[in-house]
Amino acid sequence: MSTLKLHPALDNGIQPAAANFTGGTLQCLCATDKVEVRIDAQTLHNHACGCSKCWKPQNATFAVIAVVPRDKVSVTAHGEKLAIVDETATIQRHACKQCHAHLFGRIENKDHAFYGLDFVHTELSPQKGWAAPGFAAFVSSIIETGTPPAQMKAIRERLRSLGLEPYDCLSPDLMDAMATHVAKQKGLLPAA
Ligand SMILES: N[C@@H](CCC(=O)N[C@@H](CSCO)C(=O)NCC(=O)O)C(=O)O
Ligand SMILES: [Zn+2]
Ligand SMILES: [Zn+2]
Repeated sequence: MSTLKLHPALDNGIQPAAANFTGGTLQCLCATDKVEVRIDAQTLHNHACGCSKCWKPQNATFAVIAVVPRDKVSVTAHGEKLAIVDETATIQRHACKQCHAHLFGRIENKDHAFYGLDFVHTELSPQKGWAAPGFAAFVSSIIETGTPPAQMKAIRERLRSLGLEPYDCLSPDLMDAMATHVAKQKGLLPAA
């Protein structure tokens, strides 16, 4: 077993999704008065993310983050504790002001390829059966938060050994989807 610590949901063995899983709740890390968010769907595109903006549990190198249609996301308790981390970011991350966990990230730009999808961390859920991470994004970005560049080879190898292909942006499928969206906006591809 590698001693490299990436994220508990990766280091402790990736849990498979449950068939016919239809969602659950997310809870912030506060001991009392937890912010609670209900998600009425299975998540999509779950991935490890090495970027500096995604929320990570303490001592984790990567975040684990997935998307879900925004109309399936609702704040069900203590929404008064939520605040947007950075109003200017593409993804507006709604975090608990007390424990700093991110409950959901929302894209408000209607022209963005991923408008309509919210970003969520299903490790904040007591339920089991959420979609498993399938790739690792923004891997080189972990250097920006202090990972020594000399560790990158071992980290990429570790990710591959877990079945998570490492990419330095999003996966090819998602990058293609974003580029296709831009080409449609420019009229270079049919809109429908
Ligand atoms: N090197 C930068 C990269 C930040 C970045 O572009 N992050 C991506 C992925 S987040 C989930 O996969 C992104 O889309 N960000 C938009 C946003 O955060 O609003 C860094 O590490 O900061
Ligand atoms: Zn909290
Ligand atoms: Zn990220």
